[in-house]
Amino acid sequence: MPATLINNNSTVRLELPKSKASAEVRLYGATVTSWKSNGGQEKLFLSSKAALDGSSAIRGGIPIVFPVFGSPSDHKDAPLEVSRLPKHGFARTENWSISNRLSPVDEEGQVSVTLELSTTTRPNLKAVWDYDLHLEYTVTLTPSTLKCRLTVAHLATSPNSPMPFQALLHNYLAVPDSTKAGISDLSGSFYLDKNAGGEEGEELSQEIKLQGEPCDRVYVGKVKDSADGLSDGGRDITLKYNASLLDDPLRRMGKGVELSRSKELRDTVIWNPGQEAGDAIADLHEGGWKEYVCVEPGSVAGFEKLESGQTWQAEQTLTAW
Ligand SMILES: O=P(O)(O)OC[C@H]1O[C@@H](O)[C@H](O)[C@@H](O)[C@@H]1O
Repeated sequence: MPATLINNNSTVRLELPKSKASAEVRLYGATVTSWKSNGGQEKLFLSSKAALDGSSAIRGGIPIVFPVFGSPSDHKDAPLEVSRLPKHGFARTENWSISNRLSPVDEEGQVSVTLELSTTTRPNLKAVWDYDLHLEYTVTLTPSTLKCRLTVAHLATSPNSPMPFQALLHNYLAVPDSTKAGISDLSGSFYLDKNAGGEEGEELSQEIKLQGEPCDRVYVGKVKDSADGLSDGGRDITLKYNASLLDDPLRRMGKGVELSRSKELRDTVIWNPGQEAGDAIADLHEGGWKEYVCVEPGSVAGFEKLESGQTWQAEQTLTAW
């Protein structure tokens, strides 16, 4: 059976035995904690100190950030109700349920699982977020891709409308050495530098190289290449490993990962804490900061507003190469 429950029923494992591709999705936070592509290479970073017992958000994999990105106080334009939310919202720290029957590989050679989370049955969530909300998250595995689709349904019964929200897929992409990885192509995009108090900048380089420096930037999905100087972003992004590392047999990870997304995920956060801040993160193992780059597509510049009775859907596809 290519979709099974493991780890005491806390995790759904998707498997394509012929291609050795697999993925693991924890019900806690609907966090994907492992994705092995064609040939069995692990493409996601997971800290060896990550809490996997449901006591805090998982340090690694793909946590879901919803309904607020960062701390509510980060946003000058945040609606009042957002102020009651924890950092990065509640989706990553709630137990989700499986909403479909676990199924075999379909005719297209892919296998998937859908998880769901509703505020209507959770008084703890309604206390901080007084909207009738139903989230669905579908993770689909093919031999060389992982697709993640988030659906936000603001139910017609909701006591308040519209519902403001932000959403982001917090990909911790594994790299042989973050100081030598390159991220392309965000050139022409404007960014807000969180490490410089939100200072604005424009990306001039075709390939961003972190080179060991801390990076915490929100690339706003507006680029300067349209007739009026601005247009929607959401371009495909490639994370390339450094070619000189590829021959190391212990680090045979492929050449990189390509990320494409639906237009709803128009912004991109690039985050790596660097050594000093990395070593200060309690649930990150020593030197862990060098093993990943977070490339996070989302809608985090401003707030979406969803009327009751309406649905919002966004998707990313990660492709291994
Ligand atoms: O430690 P957390 O809550 O998982 O957040 C990790 C990082 O997540 C990134 O998305 C933010 O831009 C960073 O500012 C933040 O430090």
